[in-house]
Amino acid sequence: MIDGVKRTVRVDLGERSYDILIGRSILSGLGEAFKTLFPSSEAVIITDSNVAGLHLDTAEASLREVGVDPYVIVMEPGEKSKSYKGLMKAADAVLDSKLERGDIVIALGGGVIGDLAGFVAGIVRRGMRFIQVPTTLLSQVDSSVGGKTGINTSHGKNLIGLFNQPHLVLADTAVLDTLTPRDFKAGYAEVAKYGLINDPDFFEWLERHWQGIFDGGPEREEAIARSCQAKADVVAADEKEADQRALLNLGHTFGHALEGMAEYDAERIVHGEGVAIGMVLAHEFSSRLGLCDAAVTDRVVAHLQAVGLPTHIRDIPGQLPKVDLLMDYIAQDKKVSRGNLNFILTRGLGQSFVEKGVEPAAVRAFLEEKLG
Ligand SMILES: NC(=O)c1ccc[n+]([C@@H]2O[C@H](COP(=O)([O-])OP(=O)(O)OC[C@H]3O[C@@H](n4cnc5c(N)ncnc54)[C@H](O)[C@@H]3O)[C@@H](O)[C@H]2O)c1
Ligand SMILES: O=C(O)C(=O)C[C@@H](O)[C@H](O)[C@H](O)COP(=O)(O)O
Ligand SMILES: [Zn+2]
Repeated sequence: MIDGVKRTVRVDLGERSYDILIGRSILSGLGEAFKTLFPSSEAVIITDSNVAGLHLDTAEASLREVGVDPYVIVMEPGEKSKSYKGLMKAADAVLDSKLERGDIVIALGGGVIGDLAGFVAGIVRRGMRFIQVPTTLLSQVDSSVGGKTGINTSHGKNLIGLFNQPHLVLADTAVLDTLTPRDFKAGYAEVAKYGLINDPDFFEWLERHWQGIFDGGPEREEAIARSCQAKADVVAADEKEADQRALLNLGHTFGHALEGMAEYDAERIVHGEGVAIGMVLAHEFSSRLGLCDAAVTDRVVAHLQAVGLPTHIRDIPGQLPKVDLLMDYIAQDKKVSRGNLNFILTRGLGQSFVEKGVEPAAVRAFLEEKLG
């Protein structure tokens, strides 16, 4: 459809199917893609101030070339925008724009903007269509795909939201060159996650090729496309997390609790870092239950540390969290069923599975041992 697209991954969801377009410098093709899909619609772009300073001009210019003059909403960067307050600001601004239900919301940014804008699109005028234009590694390999949208509350991550699929994902891998090293690494945790879920060959490939991904070589597109394909397969099979989609939550029960206890303060932890530490904890917990060889955890830790990710709760700056507080967040996990946890555990490298009915007491004992 547009110049420079190297890979297309289809998310197969019947009438809600859509394409993920991946390629270097394809942001300038946004207008063409937009006009093809929505020939007579207007657009509102939701972005954050960091992304606006770097990539908004390209997106706007591309839309103007096809005769679309987008209304632009700029949010504060960071997790604090994924909140009731951020939702009010963004939703009111969409209404201020006077755009109609048939018009299109464009999420231009990382996972925070994608989750927020996707939610706003789902509820304003009872539902507008939206496009994801992910600009972080994390959002290109994970958050822009699959339709989970929403905001955080003081009770925990993503507790208010909707499943709402986008109509297109346009992932320009060149925009990742402007990410801070920390944000790039955080996104890489979700890439490694796909290997650890069910693809040991991919994990091994990452151990050999991660530097090329960071350097922007052809490995970057390959890793993004493989990650998107892995997620698309899971989502197509279980869109609303009735069962196996929960695998995509590997490391997140612990990771979300760590983000919550830090009150989403990016000085202490960002989502991908929570996932990295959480995946290590999930492996250690699996070993403690006699399911997984400790050597597997050592290999996971070695790789995450090689790329510069934190792997231990003690790596989070500030005071060590209290187990009670972590358990309060864990109790709010959306996978909880009748008070017990559905936990993603593993039997080995890339052998994760959904364990139903894990007793919170077992998790508490494990965390007390870790933090004691
Ligand atoms: N919906 C899902 O399936 C899903 C999946 C994974 C994560 N998430 C959510 O995604 C969020 C994390 O996403 P994230 O890591 O992208 O965080 P983010 O959106 O906060 O982006 C990280 C930082 O990078 C900046 N940034 C974005 N693009 C940039 C670019 N090209 N150049 C320079 N700076 C840029 C942002 O302004 C921000 O400061 C969390 O809220 C998490 O819960 C959702
Ligand atoms: O898409 C999914 O499903 C995931 O679990 C992907 C995760 O990486 C992502 O962080 C997601 O937002 C977590 O979902 P939640 O249901 O635990 O809030
Ligand atoms: Zn995640």
